[in-house]
Amino acid sequence: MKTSIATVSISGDFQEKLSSIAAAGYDGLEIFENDFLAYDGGPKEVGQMIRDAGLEITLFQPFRDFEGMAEPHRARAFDRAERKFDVMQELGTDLMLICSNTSQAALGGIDRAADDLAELGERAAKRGLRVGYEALAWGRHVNDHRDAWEIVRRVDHPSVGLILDSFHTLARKTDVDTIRSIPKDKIFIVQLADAPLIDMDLLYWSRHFRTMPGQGDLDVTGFMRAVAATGYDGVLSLEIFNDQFRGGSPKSISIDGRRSLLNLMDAVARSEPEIALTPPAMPAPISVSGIEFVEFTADEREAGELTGLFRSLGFSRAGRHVAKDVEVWRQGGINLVINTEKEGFAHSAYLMHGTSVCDIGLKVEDATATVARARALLADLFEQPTGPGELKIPAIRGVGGGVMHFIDDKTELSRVWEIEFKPVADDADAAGAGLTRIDHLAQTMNYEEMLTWTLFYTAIFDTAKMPMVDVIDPAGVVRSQAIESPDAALRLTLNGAENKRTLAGRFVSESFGSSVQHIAFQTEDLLATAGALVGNGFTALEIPANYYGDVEARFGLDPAFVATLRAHNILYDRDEHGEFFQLYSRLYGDGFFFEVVERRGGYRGYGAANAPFRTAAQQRLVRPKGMPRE
Ligand SMILES: O=C(O)c1ccc(O)c(O)c1
Ligand SMILES: [Mg+2]
Repeated sequence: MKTSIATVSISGDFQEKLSSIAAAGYDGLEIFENDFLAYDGGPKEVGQMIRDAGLEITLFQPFRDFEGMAEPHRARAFDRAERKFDVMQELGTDLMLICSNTSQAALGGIDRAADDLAELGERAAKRGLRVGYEALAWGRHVNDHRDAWEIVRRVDHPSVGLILDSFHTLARKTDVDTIRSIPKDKIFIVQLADAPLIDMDLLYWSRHFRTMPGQGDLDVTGFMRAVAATGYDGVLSLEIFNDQFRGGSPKSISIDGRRSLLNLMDAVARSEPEIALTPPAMPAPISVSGIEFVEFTADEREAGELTGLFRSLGFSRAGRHVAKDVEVWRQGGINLVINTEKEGFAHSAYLMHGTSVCDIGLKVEDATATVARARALLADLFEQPTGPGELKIPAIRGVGGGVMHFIDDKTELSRVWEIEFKPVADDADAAGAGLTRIDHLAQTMNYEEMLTWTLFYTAIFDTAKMPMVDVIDPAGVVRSQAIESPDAALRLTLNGAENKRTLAGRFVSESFGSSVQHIAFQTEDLLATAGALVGNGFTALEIPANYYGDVEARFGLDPAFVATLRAHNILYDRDEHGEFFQLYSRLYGDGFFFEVVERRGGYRGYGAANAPFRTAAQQRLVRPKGMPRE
């Protein structure tokens, strides 16, 4: 399986694009002509640079407004093409993309277009070159791959083929199964892109909002299954026009792209087994059965504050590590680990980010297989020397530099708490507050990094994205993307901050990087839990009276019931499945907090309707009344 990416997909100058594409392990790149024109090196030099980087030039593109022109435009178009053929020969590449004509001057007619392409094919063949014809979704006369294919079929020339681009086909909702009957040898290259579903002009959507496959909402897998069913075994090339990527990190966007192709082809090979393309073998998407632990790094003083907060939430100290300054605090099925070691990964995370979550432990069926899939999808392995009495727990690096460990029931990993920790007697029989499990982890990052995280989680684990929601913070918008496993055993919310003044943005900037900003615990009875928390000295985030007036009116709730919610600062929501109750802690450190939720009757969401009021209440804590904004 050969992978490629268009230079337009990556930020930076030509050299930066080239080195990040090579480092991410692609076989080749498409030269997007403007990237070449903007570079101050001749075509021979550029061709050599690309080959020296170990890459091939899979395509030279785009050549515009070619077919269906009346004279004198027609002759001009051929002259232009010959000039580009010269450049291609110097670059050392043989395939040019002709995108369907968008000019008002273009004349329609399948045979007219076929005649033009036949003549171009003849001219290309004389130089050992080939041309591929692509239907742009907004082409003047040709805007559907079926018409482009009909033209190429009529041309019937070995140097003229079809170029398929998932965006153009899927954006117009063209039936992808029409691809299955195209002879594979007539498909010269396949371009892949996804996009979020937004109702807008096709050209604008395509030029600004494309994403890597799997990061958007289009059925790129269905498209690619149809392509694979033809027996196509040529190059798969990403062509991503995206405003964010143009300003993003060349390295991480390049890796995201390769990860998306590997993940896409893994899914295609599983659902369409009779294919000629052979993606690397890897275990199937990993199903997660729960969050086994969340680990905090802290120094001793802050650890004391943090465990005070744990205690007020009804947690008790359940064990101390046999060899390290590490404790586990437990309630129900929740394990919170606190690490105050003076060396190792947790300590470097502390030096970098301060008190923060540095490690997440997931319960999976097979920890070794989990790491194997993650590695196949370009995640970095995490290893550090194991001390006496410690298990070697399989682990990887997450996107933000944090670590993820994997625990399974297959090996003695399932006994990690017994093996690595000695029980602590001091408060083993504390009553607790009814917290049963982790409902979700909320990770906060800069908005530009969000798609990287989304792809990371959805590619490795058997999870799906929920619709994105905007959370209005008094200082800006925070975009929130939930990712869930099919049975909701794993729920993550990714929160992308667009500026530094939002609660989320300040957290990212003050903790020097993205991390878990809040942990939501579940209880079966939030009113009972709230009562127990008060007894433990827990202080809930204060919610204004105005909110309760609205909730009462909006849902038609009983005033006495609303008064009880208000007395405990409990927020309320409802969906078609059931009801949702939420309570928040005050802020800790750089803006970290806890949430306690009760899902009644199968409520599916996260209380998005309440998020602006919760955020405003939290902002009041950090920005006392009358204080000017920074
Ligand atoms: O937006 C464009 O013009 C454009 C150009 C070349 C392509 O391959 C494409 O898919 C879009
Ligand atoms: Mg294209």
